[in-house]
Amino acid sequence: MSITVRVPAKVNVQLAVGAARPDGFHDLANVFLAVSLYDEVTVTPADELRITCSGPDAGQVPLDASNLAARAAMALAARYGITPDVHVHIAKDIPVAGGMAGGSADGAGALLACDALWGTGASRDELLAICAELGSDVPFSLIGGAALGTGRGERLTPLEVGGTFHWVFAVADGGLSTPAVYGEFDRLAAGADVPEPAASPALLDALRTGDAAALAGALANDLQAAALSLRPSLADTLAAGTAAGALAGLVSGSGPTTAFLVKDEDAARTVAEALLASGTCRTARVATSPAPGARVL
Ligand SMILES: C[C@](O)(CO)[C@H](O)COP(=O)(O)OP(=O)(O)OC[C@H]1O[C@@H](n2ccc(N)nc2=O)[C@H](O)[C@@H]1O
Ligand SMILES: Nc1ncnc2c1ncn2[C@@H]1O[C@H](COP(=O)(O)OP(=O)(O)OP(=O)(O)O)[C@@H](O)[C@H]1O
Repeated sequence: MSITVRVPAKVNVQLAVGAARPDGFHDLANVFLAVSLYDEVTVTPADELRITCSGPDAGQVPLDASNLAARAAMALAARYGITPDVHVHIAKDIPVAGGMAGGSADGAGALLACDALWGTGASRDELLAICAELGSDVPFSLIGGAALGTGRGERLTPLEVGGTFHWVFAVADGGLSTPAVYGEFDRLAAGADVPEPAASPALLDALRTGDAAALAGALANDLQAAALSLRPSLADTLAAGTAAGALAGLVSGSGPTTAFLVKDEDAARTVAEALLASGTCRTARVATSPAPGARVL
């Protein structure tokens, strides 16, 4: 018997970053929006824990115990006194190390799939607590939709979304390390007063009313300058997307994927083609939001 869970990628429509905390993390006001690019995680009973991965970027995914899907299976098993003897297969469609929470998606997916396979009966809150131990982005991958993340991003308040937003994602060659981008944020902020992170009322309003033009005006990512500092060529990608008619563009999370909000499906096709033709990205993906969270298929 196998269980398959489908899990979405995310874009951060607002990422407000506070000063570094004593534990090395940063307090955030992190407005997550799930988008319709998905990984599928399938678990099957096996002799021992084993991870496999398929998809164009599979070669970049670690298949050892550092894989977030492996860590999720081990964490749930430890909690319920089970041996995590499962084969976890990841069908990967979310860009790797792209700032779209691909690894987090697989962690949340494996957790939900193992929970169903083993019939642990864990509550939603228990699953969310395990997610938060696995990584700051993992709880959101479980719930999907839209949410405000506070603390290091793991404390979630679901948000209402009043319409469908259309996106184009420009996937860069090679990834960016999340700790390196936060480190660069600290370096750039050194000596300056970093304000307490807070969600923008205008942005929350734009989400609630489904107003793409208003959302475009409110998009903000405090990690963008750090990502651009580490990868200056992203400025060319951002310029190419906006020149092609996107309402707005920004770096997705810690990057290097860039996200372009567009008016509708037609605009998405036009902007995706222009981004590809510009030669400033490896590939361009079209998606919509909000997307549902991790779901057993
Ligand atoms: C950039 C985002 O993707 C935006 O949603 C997240 O903040 C990153 O979340 P994540 O990849 O799940 O990150 P984690 O695995 O929890 O942490 C990885 C590293 O990122 C940095 N980190 C992460 C979250 C946070 N609030 N402050 C941080 O400084 C820390 O250096 C940490 O060691
Ligand atoms: N299941 C997984 N899929 C992809 N990468 C994984 C996975 N598990 C662990 N990793 C490791 O995590 C690193 C970051 O990959 P991931 O795709 O999660 O990045 P990301 O999308 O930038 O994450 P985030 O947006 O949460 O910061 C990879 O370089 C890889 O070494």
